[in-house]
Amino acid sequence: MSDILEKILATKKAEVEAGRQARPLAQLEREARAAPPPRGFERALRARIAAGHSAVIAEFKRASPSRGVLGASLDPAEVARSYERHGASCLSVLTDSIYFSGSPADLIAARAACALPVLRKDFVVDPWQVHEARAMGADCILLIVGAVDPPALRELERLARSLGMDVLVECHDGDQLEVALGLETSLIGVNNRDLRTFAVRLETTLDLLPRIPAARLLVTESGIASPEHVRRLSEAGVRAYLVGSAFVETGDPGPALSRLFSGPKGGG
Ligand SMILES: O=P(O)(O)OC[C@@H](O)[C@@H](O)c1c[nH]c2ccccc12
Repeated sequence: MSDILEKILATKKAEVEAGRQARPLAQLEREARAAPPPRGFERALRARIAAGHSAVIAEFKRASPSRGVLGASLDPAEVARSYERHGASCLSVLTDSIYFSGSPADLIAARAACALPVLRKDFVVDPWQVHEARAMGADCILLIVGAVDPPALRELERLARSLGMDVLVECHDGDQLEVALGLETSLIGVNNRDLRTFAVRLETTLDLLPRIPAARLLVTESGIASPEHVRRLSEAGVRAYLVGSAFVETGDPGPALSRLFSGPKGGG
């Protein structure tokens, strides 16, 4: 297969093998023990929603394979503080370097600059990366159903939770949603972007929403770019949003967050 997800996963597996040589598991475990304790990621989202607002996971993203360069020179600490001031509940930081121009250093800098819980946004395919996530201070990891088989997903989830992190499990269609619901985590991400074609459809979220039990929290991901998008999703009952491009491409991400979520159910 030659789609972009397959390509990213092949690169990622090679990267993990190299990482394992440079930083063996025992070393990562020591680093993880010395890392700052996890901040409750799900707790922050639920608290904001309980207060009657939408909860926004604001993403630090320099570039992407689908959109090219979005904000190469952005400073992660400044952006993190600005997102926090403008009402974000949590941060998401891309740590993949080859396809997204991100890095663990971006996550570390962003997290140190604010009090928000931080999602490590990467393609996690191996337990080594879960330890690595905690070692860099991550409070939550992303697991992508389309990237790993269900037994491996369960193993990665258990490990993340044993290290005190939350898990956002990402799906893109009904079959993947069934797999996601088979995990323990209540954070169900629905990616509106097809990682194989880059096509974005907000209907992905609207179609899957009725199939998500009330105890789970749907996080709509990708392609949310206008107050009209937020209004449509909010009217359908969506309360949690993961947004990157629409914020960073303005060059001033925090105020862009305020503008996107300024309605009655706004993030602030
Ligand atoms: O920049 P957008 O369209 O607002 O999307 C943010 C986020 O959903 C997107 O970055 C994303 C969702 N799932 C991913 C998996 C890997 C890398 C990136 C992603």
